[in-house]
Order: sequence, then structure tokens, then C-alpha cells
Amino acid sequence: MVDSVIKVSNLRKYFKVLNRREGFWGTVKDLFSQDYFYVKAVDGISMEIKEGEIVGFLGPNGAGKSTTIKIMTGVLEPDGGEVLINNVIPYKDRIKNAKNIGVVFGQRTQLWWSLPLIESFKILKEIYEIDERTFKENLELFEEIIGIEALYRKPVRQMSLGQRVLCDILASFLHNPKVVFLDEPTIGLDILIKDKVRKLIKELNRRKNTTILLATHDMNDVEALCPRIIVIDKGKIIYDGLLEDLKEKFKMYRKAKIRVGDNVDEEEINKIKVLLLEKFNDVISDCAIKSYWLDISFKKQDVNLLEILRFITNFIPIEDIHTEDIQTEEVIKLIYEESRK
Ligand SMILES: Nc1ncnc2c1ncn2[C@@H]1O[C@H](COP(=O)(O)OP(=O)(O)OP(=O)(O)O)[C@@H](O)[C@H]1O
Repeated sequence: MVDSVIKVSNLRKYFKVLNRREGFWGTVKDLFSQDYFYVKAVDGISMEIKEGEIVGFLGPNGAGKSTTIKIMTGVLEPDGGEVLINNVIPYKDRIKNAKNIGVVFGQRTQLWWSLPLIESFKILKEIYEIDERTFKENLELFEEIIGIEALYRKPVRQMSLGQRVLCDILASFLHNPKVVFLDEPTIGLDILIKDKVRKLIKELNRRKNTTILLATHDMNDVEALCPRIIVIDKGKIIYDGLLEDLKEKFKMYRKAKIRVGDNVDEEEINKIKVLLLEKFNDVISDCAIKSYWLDISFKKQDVNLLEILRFITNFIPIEDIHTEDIQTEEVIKLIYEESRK
């Protein structure tokens, strides 16, 4: 049986936050204030992730993803519950935990800004006590997967964001950790580099059987890398399972993209949107306006698309229409909505 490398049970982390007042005198009064409230950043999370799994960790802003990762990496101590990363309690044994894990925060680098990349790698070799053979083997593997030898002499500050992220990912795998935490690794990257980053993550996971927890808002990351996803909202898990199963659950939804005539102005499109949502409020889950397009997500067994089209043409002309299955992004949105009902 494959072991669980990440084990978390009823994990909790609450932040005490001051109720701040406005203005100069408000700030002065705040200095003596006891008016606190608690933010339940992580509110009873449990999960088990097995060796070699890549799991997408999703949730809207402020859901508690980074706080959970900070607890798993030993940066924060939880207020309750249990956490074991490769059988180590991270906040109790930070050094041992650090040897088991790799971390990449998309917006920050762990590399030395002014040093050539290879020097950063050499420092990491010393910090993590990587033996010569492992170091050499990993550099050869990295070379084989993405060929970055040309970057070795380049200081990190001279790299493009994409090059920097690729190097940060490599650095996080250099000491052969059991688990790698990736927090928004593709944020701000262009589409080609995103693709390269995803391929690199996939290949490193395949070659090294590393467990990866990937926090992201980018559904293309999820599609490309994560068979399983854990979705959290307001500090609680609202879905833990296969992405495919979740899509199956919402497969009754379809999306119609409807192009209205050029002579229809924005105000009219907005009016139609309101009317549509009124008339089909049980079956249309979402209606967005993008330039001259109306993007409508609807439950296909409950309404015939022709009914919707007929309704629209009562008011404005339609020039074109495409239909497609609902995308992962909308599926995730639906699960957020369902959990908040
Ligand atoms: N140091 C802190 N002090 C007070 N509140 C905090 C602190 N860190 C996080 N929070 C709050 O805890 C909640 C969870 O934040 P967290 O950063 O974990 O969310 P997230 O899911 O990572 O969000 P995002 O996708 O925006 O990064 C938020 O309400 C946030 O404001």
C-alpha cells in the first residue's frame, strides 16, 4: 500500500485581528484597543495525500490555502488539529521538515538575487547537505528535462520571470524532497512559459515520484496536472476528489456563446441579461457579457437552448452561436456557489 505523505486532521488556525478605526484619532485609540475579532483562516481541515500524487489545492481568495501551506511547511503553528508531513510534525521539527519538503511561491524567489544560478544551487547543496552524486544526477536530470545549462552563469536578477520560476522549481527539487508545495507557480507568466512550467512539474513528479500540493487559481494548471483536487472555502474543505467526478456532477450544464448584432448597444445587452435571468432563473447558472457576446451557462435537461434563443430574438438579433461543455473554471465556481447556499 502507498503511504500517505501528507496527513492532516481537523487542522485549525485562527488569526486575532484588531478592529481598526478610521482617521488619525482612530489610529491613536487603536494603540490601546482591545477590540479584537478572530479570522478562521483554517477551520477544521482534514486530508491525506499519498506518495507521488499531484493534488490541486483550490479556493477563492482568502479561503485559507496559503495558511494551510504555511502550517505544512512549519512556518506557522496551528491552533488545533494534527499535521504530519512525511511523519514529521512541521512546526515542532522545522529542520527535519525542511529536508523533506520543497517550496515555491510564484511571486517570490528562494534563489540568491545577485548570484549566478549555479552558485545558488551550490549554496542549496550545502544547506541541504546534498551529496555530490545526487547533486550531479539532479543537474543532469534537469538538463535532460528542460536544458537550462545556458542559465547557470546568469544572475537571477537578469532572468525573465519565466526563467526564474523554472529555476525556482528546479531548486525546490534539488535535495530530492518527498513533498513539494507549489503556491501559484504560473502566476503572471505568458502562455508558452506556463506550458513549460507545467511540463516541468509533471516530469519531475513522474521521474521522482514526489508528492505535490499545487495551490493555484489557474484552471489550466489543474487540467494539465491534477487528477485530484481539494477545494476549500472559508477555511473548510468543500470538495476532495477527482476532478473528473466533479465535472461529471456538473455535466448537465452547458455553455452557449451567443453573438448579438453589431447594432445592439451595451445597455440593451444588459437589459436582455436581466430579462434572461428573470425568465430562466432556475436553469441559467451564469450569464456574462463579453463585448458583443452573451455567455450563458444553463442546465441542458431543464431547458431547450432553442427556447433561450427564441426568447432573445424577441428583443435583439442574433448573428452567431457556439455551444460547449462547461469548463473546469465554471465547475469550480458552481461548487463554491453550492457550498455557500
Ligand atoms: N497574518 C495574518 N493575520 C491576520 N489574518 C490573516 C493573516 N494571514 C492570513 N489571514 C487571513 O486568513 C484568511 C485566509 O488567508 P490565506 O492567505 O490563507 O488565503 P488564500 O486561500 O491563500 O488566499 P489567496 O488565494 O488570496 O492567496 C484570510 O481572511 C486572510 O485575510
